[in-house]
Amino acid sequence: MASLAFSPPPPPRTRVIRSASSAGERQNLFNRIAPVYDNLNDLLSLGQHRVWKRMAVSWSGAKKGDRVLDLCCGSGDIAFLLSDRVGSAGHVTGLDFSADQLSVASARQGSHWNSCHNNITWVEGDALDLPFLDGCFDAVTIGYGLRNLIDKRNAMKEIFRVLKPGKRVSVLDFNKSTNALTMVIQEWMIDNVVVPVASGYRLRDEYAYLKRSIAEFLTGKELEELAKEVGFSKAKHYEIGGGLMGNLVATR
Ligand SMILES: C/C(=C\Cc1cc(O)c2ccccc2c1O)CCC[C@H](C)CCC[C@H](C)CCCC(C)C
Ligand SMILES: C[S@@+](CC[C@H](N)C(=O)[O-])C[C@H]1O[C@@H](n2cnc3c(N)ncnc32)[C@H](O)[C@@H]1O
Repeated sequence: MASLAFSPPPPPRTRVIRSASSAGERQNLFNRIAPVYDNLNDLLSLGQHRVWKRMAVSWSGAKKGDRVLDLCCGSGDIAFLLSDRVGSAGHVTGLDFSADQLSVASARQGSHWNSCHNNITWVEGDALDLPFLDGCFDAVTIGYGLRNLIDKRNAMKEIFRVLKPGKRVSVLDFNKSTNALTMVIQEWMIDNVVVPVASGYRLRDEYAYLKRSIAEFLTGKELEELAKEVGFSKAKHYEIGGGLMGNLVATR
């Protein structure tokens, strides 16, 4: 007589794909890449990211004595540029939700010897729920941050809330181009340069996420529309870095 014993089928073979689709997964991703983030940015952009960050700071309109906010500050590049710009009479707040990125920023602050980088405070917090009063900043910057936020509209509303009337936000990020050639070049660089280089650091999935995040991002026109919808009086998006990058400048 045939045995009635039932053996369940083996579980399907699964591959863990770190999709980074939730805020917690993204937080883990940025913690993982923190030790190599600065070096990889220099290597992958051939140092150009420093030029784009200077442009973003210049567009923010920050000046001596201002109180300014660098959102999604990561390891602090933009906050350090703002610090030089606002001087010792001003103050910079750098906010990020990755403790490991903030540790790198804080260590770099300690190692800067020739300027007033002691006018920076690092805050571990969520860009979607800012721990600041209404209208308390003279300028806000956010570099390579907005694209990584789950709720971009809410982020723009929060930025609008904490800015003083008449002041600006400068949003630097990858450009989601509508130009077919630029799109091809951007995707080619990520597939054939960025991801292979990052794979050498065992960060393949972390950098492969970049391509998807750009596809899910907003075009320059859409960013301008979003800024106007949440209340900004003026909004203009500039393509930079040969169209690979973009910078939205919006005035409250
Ligand atoms: C600035 C760069 C990356 C920032 C960055 C942003 C993110 O959201 C991430 C998310 C997850 C992991 C990592 C990151 C992350 O590193 C580097 C950008 C490199 C560009 C892809 C390529 C730059 C091309 C050229 C060498 C520049 C040529 C410019 C010329 C003026 C045409
Ligand atoms: C690509 S890095 C950019 C870092 C830095 N601004 C720069 O330009 O080099 C994106 C940063 O956004 C931070 N971030 C992402 N989502 C966030 C959120 N909801 N709140 C605060 N920080 C966030 C990440 O931890 C990460 O440090």
